[in-house]
Amino acid sequence: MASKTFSRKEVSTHNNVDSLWCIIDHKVYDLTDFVDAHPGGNVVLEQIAGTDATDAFYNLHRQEVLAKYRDLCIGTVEGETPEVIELGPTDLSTVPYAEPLWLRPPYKSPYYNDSHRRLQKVMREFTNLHVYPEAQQKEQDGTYISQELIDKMAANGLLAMRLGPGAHLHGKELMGGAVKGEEFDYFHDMIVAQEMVRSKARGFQDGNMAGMVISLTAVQSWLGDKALKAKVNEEVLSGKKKICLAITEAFAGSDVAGIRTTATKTPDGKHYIISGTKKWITNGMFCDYFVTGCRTEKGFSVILIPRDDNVETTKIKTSYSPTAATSFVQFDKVKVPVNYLLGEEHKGFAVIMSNFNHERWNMCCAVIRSMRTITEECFKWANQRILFGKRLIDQPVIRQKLARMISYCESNQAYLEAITHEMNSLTYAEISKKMGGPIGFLKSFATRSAHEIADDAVNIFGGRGLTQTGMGRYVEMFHRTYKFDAILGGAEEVLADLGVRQAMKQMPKSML
Ligand code: HEM
Repeated sequence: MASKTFSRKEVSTHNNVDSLWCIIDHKVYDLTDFVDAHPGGNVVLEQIAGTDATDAFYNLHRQEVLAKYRDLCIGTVEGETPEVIELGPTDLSTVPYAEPLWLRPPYKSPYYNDSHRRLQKVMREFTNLHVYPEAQQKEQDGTYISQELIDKMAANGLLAMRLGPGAHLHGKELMGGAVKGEEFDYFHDMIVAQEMVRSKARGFQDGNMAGMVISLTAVQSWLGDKALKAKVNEEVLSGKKKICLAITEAFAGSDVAGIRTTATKTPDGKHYIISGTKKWITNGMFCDYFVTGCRTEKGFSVILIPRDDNVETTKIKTSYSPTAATSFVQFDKVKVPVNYLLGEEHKGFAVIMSNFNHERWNMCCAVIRSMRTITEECFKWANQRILFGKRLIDQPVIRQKLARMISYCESNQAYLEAITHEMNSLTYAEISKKMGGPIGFLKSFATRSAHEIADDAVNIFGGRGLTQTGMGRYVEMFHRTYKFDAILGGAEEVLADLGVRQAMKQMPKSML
């Protein structure tokens, strides 16, 4: 920041288009050359020329605008100190309830130890410095994630961490030694997901290797050919190749049993010939491997398909940004060796069902954290927006909305932590068997809560909640995209029903 100081009297003399200064938060800005480039127009700036425009500015802009245009700042008002808190890359938010309880002093939580806290700090920094800027840019231009960011994540073990705890992490120092591979548990996994989602771009959140998160787990658990498994793992976790999950079809979404992609064995039994189509395949546009659900002679099987000339991917336009690389995939007689089969032939449901748990749980981590970001946005806005002569937060109806939003955030996070604790105590096989129902309930409850929060948030922000730039842009983004969490990985009602059906199986046979 410029170190010069000016008196308020001197600033007041720069009050016309030839020399247009103003004060924002005790800092002096020279807007003379900026007036014609100002997205809000020249007139409003001419109206505040030479004055203290702090209230007017914060009524209409995000703090990050000042960070972006910091070169316009020429000094401070003499004898005065800026009051606005500018957060550093590892800092926690100072807004009440903007961070989960375990990060808010003086509260304690039995679930987290020092390694979780170390990881949270480095993940916050990594997201702020590397993920957020790229996410915001890609969300705008719609291009795919850069190889540079993928390489950075690979070098820090971040791609591997996103698959959850397991042998693939053993012997590794993760995020520059913040956590050891052996000690990585589902709470570390949650921290990674919840910090990365702070890049506040739902399309990019999926564009950032979500396909890998939900498909490489299946390769690790179910690919029988050890050499092939090691090769695919190495290629993907080093960022050289990309992989995605290809289950849903135009013919069948959550109803996996209805899929029509076929895999027929060649007469010599050495290959499958795979034909069919897949729809809504996240990351499909840029992927080299597809973990694909197929109908085989006596049932359903999952096969890893490497991209070749018989695999065709085309873009699908969705309500989030094209950076997610959502695709329609066609397999036209693709020939794949039989050792690319995951799990047992005709028993692919076990592969898909066990894999779903981590995917759905991961989505819960993300959407629950995003709900908190939106609540933070609303708290900040309600606190600084002046209407009818008072702050929005001085209206009881707004406080009622905030109370509901905060309660949804806190209850969902507590529910998530309880389930995560159970996952930490169970084996992978036990999680597959016992946690499908509870995770289904959590996801359906979380996305219903997201629905309520999105609705209240837009009402609090008014027109800005419908605008893709400016103060309400995260609210607009969340309201436009929270449904992805309600649909992807199993629709809300299907998951709620799964939870009840699993519970029904445990009901005693006798009348009670
Ligand atoms: C350093 C000084 C300023 C900078 C760098 C700046 C920059 C911007 C930018 C980037 C936008 C686009 C929306 C956004 O991203 O938030 C904007 C919009 C706007 N600005 Fe400024 N601005 C400044 C000062 C002011 C002041 C002092 C006023 C009012 C008196 C003002 C009034 C507006 C208005 C009315 C809009 C349109 C807001 C909307 O659509 O909700 N700006 N400004």
